[in-house]
Amino acid sequence: MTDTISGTPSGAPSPTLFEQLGGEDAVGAVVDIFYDKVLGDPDLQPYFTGVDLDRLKQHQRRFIGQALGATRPYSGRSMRKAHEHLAITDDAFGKVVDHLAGALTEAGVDEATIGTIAQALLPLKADIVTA
Ligand code: HEM
Repeated sequence: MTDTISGTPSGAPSPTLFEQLGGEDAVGAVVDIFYDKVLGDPDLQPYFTGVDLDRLKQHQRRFIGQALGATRPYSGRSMRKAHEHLAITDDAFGKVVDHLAGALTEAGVDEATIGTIAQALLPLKADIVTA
């Protein structure tokens, strides 16, 4: 018998998505690809004017890492506090999630896992979209 996410025999500890992806370095690479895509998108670029990208990437690594099951905690602002001044639209949210999926695809993550990650991010929309 195998469990559905990891394919490891039942009884053995399942690797987290974070471990399956390749840990901290792999997540860092995904975040770099992700921001290249976001900042290359003329519809999204204006949201990031004046933002300290190094700091943002650092937070995003922690945040995505934690969402994938890493043990190192995310200690940044809540999603509402981090985004409420930005008047983010539904459309912009969808595009950002698409770019994250694209970055994960480029990093070699399989479609089912990307679906799981996208599903995990969806509930955040209520806190992030304010326009
Ligand atoms: C998939 C959903 C998203 C997640 C998980 C996410 C996550 C984060 C995190 C962890 C931070 C750092 C918080 C901190 O500094 O304490 C942040 C900041 C930021 N996010 Fe998002 N975000 C998402 C969607 C979006 C969207 C859709 C946009 C714009 C279109 C956006 C634009 C920004 C900007 C501009 C900042 C920097 C704010 C500032 O420092 O003033 N985010 N986000």
